[in-house]
Amino acid sequence: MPLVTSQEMFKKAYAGQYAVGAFNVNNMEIIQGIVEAAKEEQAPLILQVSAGARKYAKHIYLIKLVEAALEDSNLPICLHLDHGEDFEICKSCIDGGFSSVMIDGSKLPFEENIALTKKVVDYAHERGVVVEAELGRLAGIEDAVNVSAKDATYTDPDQAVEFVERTGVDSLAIAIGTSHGAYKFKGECKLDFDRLETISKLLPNFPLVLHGASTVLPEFVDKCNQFGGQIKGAQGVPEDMLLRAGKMGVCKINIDTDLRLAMTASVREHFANNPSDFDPRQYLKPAREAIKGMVKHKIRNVLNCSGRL
Ligand SMILES: O=C(CO)COP(=O)(O)O
Ligand SMILES: O=C[C@H](O)COP(=O)(O)O
Ligand SMILES: [Zn+2]
Ligand SMILES: [Zn+2]
Repeated sequence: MPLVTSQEMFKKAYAGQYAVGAFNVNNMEIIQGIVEAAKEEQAPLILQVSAGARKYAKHIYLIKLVEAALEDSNLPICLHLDHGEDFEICKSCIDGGFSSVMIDGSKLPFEENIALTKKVVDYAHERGVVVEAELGRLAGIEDAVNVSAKDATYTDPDQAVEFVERTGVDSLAIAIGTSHGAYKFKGECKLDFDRLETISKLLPNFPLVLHGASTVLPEFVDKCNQFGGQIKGAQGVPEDMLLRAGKMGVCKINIDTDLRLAMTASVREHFANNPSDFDPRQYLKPAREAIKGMVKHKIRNVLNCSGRL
C-alpha cells in the first residue's frame, strides 16, 4: 500500500462528522503501537513527524519505518510534517517522500503567513502533496518554544476565509483555546465553540485541524506519579469536547502528549516492579502495548473513526 494524502480521509470525515487522528511519531515502538491499533480498528491514520522528531531519529529512518508499516499493515497511511517552520523544511519533506506537510506561519503577520503558505502550497500541489497551515496562535510548548497564554491569539473567522481563499491551502489549524503539552489549563478547560461554529459555517466542506488536543489522560499521569514521576497539575482537553469538535468541521485531531504519557507510565511501572531488568525489549514491549491500547481508545471514543477505512 503506498502513502496517501489526507484528501479523501478528510472528505469522508467531514461528511461522517468524525475526525482522523494525527499521531506524532519518533521511533519504531511508537509507530508500531499506533499502526497496530489503527489496523485492528480499521481506522484512517495520519502519522506526523515534527522537526524535533526528524532531528532525533533522522528523516531516512522515519521514512523507512513508515514504509515498513505500510507494507506490514496494508493500511492507507498519510505521512505528514508537523509544524514546518519554513519553506526549506517543507520542501525537504515533500522531496523526501511525505504526502502532506504543515507550514506553520502562525507567528508571522497575516500577509507574511499568506505569502509563505502560498509558496509552500504551490510547490506541494505541483508534486501531489497536500498542505496544512495555521492561523491564530496556540499557547503551550511547541518546538521548545513556550508560548504564554497572553501571547496566544484565537483565529479570526473572517481572516480564516481570506487566508484559505488566497493560499489555496488544503486544511487549516485554528486556535480556539487548546494548547500544546501536558499543562494546558490552570482551571477549567474552556474552548470557544462559538468561534469554531462561525469558522466552520464560513468555510463549508473545508477541513479544520485541532492542535494541542491531548486529553492528558489521568490514568497515565497518576501512574507516572505513583511510580516516581513528578507530573503535577497536568490537564488536557476533555474527551467530550473533542467529540463535539469532530462534529463541527474538525477533521484532524493532533495527539502527541498522550502518547508520551502512555509510554512513560508503562516504562515507570515496569522498572518499579522489575528493578533488575535491563533488556530494552522487556520494557519497550509493554510500552508499545500501552500506546496501542491508548490509540484504540482514542479511535473508538474520541475520534469516532473506528471502521471508517
Ligand atoms: O498538536 C500537537 C502536535 O502538533 C500535539 O498536541 P498535544 O500536546 O496536546 O498532544
Ligand atoms: O506540537 C508539538 C508536538 O507535540 C511535537 O513536539 P516536539 O517538537 O517536541 O517533537
Ligand atoms: Zn503553531
Ligand atoms: Zn501542534
